[in-house]
Amino acid sequence: MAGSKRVCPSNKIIYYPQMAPVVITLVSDGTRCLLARQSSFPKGMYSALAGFCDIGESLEEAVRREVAEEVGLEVERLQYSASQHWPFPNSSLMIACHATVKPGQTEIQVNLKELEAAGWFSHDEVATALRKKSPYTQQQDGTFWLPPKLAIAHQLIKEWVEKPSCSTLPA
Ligand SMILES: NC(=O)c1ccc[n+]([C@@H]2O[C@H](COP(=O)([O-])OP(=O)(O)OC[C@H]3O[C@@H](n4cnc5c(N)ncnc54)[C@H](O)[C@@H]3O)[C@@H](O)[C@H]2O)c1
Repeated sequence: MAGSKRVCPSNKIIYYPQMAPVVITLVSDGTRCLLARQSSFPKGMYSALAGFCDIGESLEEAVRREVAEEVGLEVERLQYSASQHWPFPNSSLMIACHATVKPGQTEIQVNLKELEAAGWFSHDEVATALRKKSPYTQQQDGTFWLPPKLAIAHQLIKEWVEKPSCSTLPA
């Protein structure tokens, strides 16, 4: 709803809804993509890397910092994909990007303070996982699966599978 606000009846101060920008990045090494999981995720679910933007940062800086902090990789190129408002629990504006790393610079150092695990997944592995039915309706047996369709993470991963250009971004 455009122009949302609440006015305090006693002192007339206007309160506008708050929103925090979050970058969500799917990193590719040219043939594979990098997916990670936090210990709080449902069993077996892997997703793209996400993190809140810091004050004073551009989106590009936030992407490079988050990727470096979470998996120790240096982003070479990045490209905006799409955005989504994600209301719970923090009222986030999710800004989704594709990113690439330099060929040969693919060794992951998982930051265990932020992630439980991270790894490179092949095109076939990811395409197969996208075709699976939502595990929310099935028993979670711990096999690899992806966020549901409504999440921008799913759309970002699907775009990578469908568009080879997402793995080799222009300079
Ligand atoms: N729609 C999607 O596809 C999708 C995918 C991944 C994450 N998300 C959402 O994006 C958000 C961020 O993801 P994450 O994995 O970094 O989350 P997270 O919940 O793991 O947050 C990490 C930490 O960031 C810090 N932080 C910094 N600024 C904050 C702020 N403004 N509000 C709250 N915490 C803040 C907190 O210390 C928090 O513990 C979460 O709300 C998550 O639900 C949405």
